[in-house]
Amino acid sequence: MQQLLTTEQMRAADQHTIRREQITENDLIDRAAGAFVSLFAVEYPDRNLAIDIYCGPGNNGADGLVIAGLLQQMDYQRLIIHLCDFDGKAQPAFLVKLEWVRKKKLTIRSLGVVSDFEAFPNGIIIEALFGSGLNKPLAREWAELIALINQSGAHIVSVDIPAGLPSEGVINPDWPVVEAELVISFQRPKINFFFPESATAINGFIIADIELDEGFIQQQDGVFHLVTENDIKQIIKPRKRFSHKGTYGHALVIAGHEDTMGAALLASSACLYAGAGLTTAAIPSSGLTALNTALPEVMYVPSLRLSDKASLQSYSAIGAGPGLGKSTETLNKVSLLLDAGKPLLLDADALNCLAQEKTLLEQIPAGTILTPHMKEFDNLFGKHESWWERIETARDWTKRKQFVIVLKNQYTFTINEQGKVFINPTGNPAMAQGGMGDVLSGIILALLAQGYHPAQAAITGCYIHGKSADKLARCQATIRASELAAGIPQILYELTK
Ligand SMILES: NC(=O)C1=CN([C@@H]2O[C@H](COP(=O)(O)OP(=O)(O)OC[C@H]3O[C@@H](n4cnc5c(N)ncnc54)[C@H](O)[C@@H]3O)[C@@H](O)[C@H]2O)[C@H](O)CC1
Repeated sequence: MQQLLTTEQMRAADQHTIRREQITENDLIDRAAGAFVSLFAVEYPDRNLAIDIYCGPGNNGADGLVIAGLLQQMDYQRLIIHLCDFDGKAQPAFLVKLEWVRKKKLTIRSLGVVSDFEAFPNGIIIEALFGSGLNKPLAREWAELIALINQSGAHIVSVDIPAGLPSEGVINPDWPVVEAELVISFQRPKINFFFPESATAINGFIIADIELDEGFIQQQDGVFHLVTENDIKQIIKPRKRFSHKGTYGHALVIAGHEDTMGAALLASSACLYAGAGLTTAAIPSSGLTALNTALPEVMYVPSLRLSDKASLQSYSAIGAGPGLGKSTETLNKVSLLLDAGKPLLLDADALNCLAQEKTLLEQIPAGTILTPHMKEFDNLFGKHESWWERIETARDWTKRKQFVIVLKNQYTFTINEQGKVFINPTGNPAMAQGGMGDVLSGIILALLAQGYHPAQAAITGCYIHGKSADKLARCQATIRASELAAGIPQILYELTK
């Protein structure tokens, strides 16, 4: 997993690198600017582009000054530096770099008042006003400058982080923030890049390696981790040579209602494709023909037969919720499952029923996986004004009750029993269609049935789900949930070969 760092941890990584390599802060700024321009030149190769570089008073502004000097060395012809310091707070590193850049034949303007703002509409603005050092909401002049930058029509490229966006913590949508087409960020994406409220500020980001000590970074006791393909390859076990259906567990899918049978079929099919040795579906009998036709490999059990703990004992793992309906019957079934003593996944209507009977939340056994989307989460655990607060609540619950929450979103967050947050990097907007959640439940259930640890099943399931969609999105604009499910075996093959 890639550790994501808070601003404080990133500063510690800077200091550690400075000590270890016996360099100065100014050297690190040069290195950061060099890494920035290497990526910038790939994205914007035209040397005749008009480039306005807006520099603030801190190290982010110092980066901007060195970036300007380096772009000049790379033959970018039309560069203008704008110095912005409404509060007279220029920092030492900024002053050192200003002295350096003044020796070059570059146009440098001081932006005394916001009305002096200028930029070429089709040019580029490199925004280096504030980076990770932002420590309070921006005052009026800064807000006005940011509004002008946003309205300029230029392509905005932010250095490290768009000015106004905090690196971590609550993002207030009312705060002024630069709306960057691209952010070139140093060493690691900032934690808030993965929160939906950053969508206004960030259209896309890439990471510039500034060679901070990776060993030190990975040793930090962080909460947020970005999942990588390598992590998943280490979790997934290839199928064994001498194995049979009994080796890979028996999954029970409790899902579907008269008019939402598709949810049950999607969850069951994903469970099959993700490799459960046996899959049984407990669905209303009206769905039996559809089940036998669409998924002949899946067995059927009448829901009524699952009436006590003993009736659940032959299953390795149980998943409940997709399309079940919010009835008393569902609530009773969920109560029974909480006491079944089996690896358990609760989704959709199983969660909606828990939300109606909140006392049951306390009875959720350790190791259970809950897979809510934002609305289901808030129904369960209370309304939240921001995603940051939502994650805090999820961490409190998982630590206290030892369950796992998969909070579904563009970047799905899996929160484990220790309150650690694992951010899934796969997936794309082509997936924004009904049925995707049912498929995700089916994949995670299959992994649970095969004996994976709950948090690992959740993290791996999310990765496979998004990866299958990413593969389809290479040549199609929208994806059906059933197509995504059918693509799972190939993803599993690629991840285990
Ligand atoms: N390891 C790395 O990531 C490296 C990052 N670098 C760059 O350094 C900045 C962070 O620099 P820092 O000086 O700490 O902060 P800023 O430049 O963002 O701003 C500090 C400056 O601004 C004042 N300030 C803060 N908030 C406000 C506010 N709301 N209104 C007005 N003024 C404010 C504060 O008092 C300071 O004076 C990081 O983002 C990277 O770009 C290094 O170059 C290399 C290593």
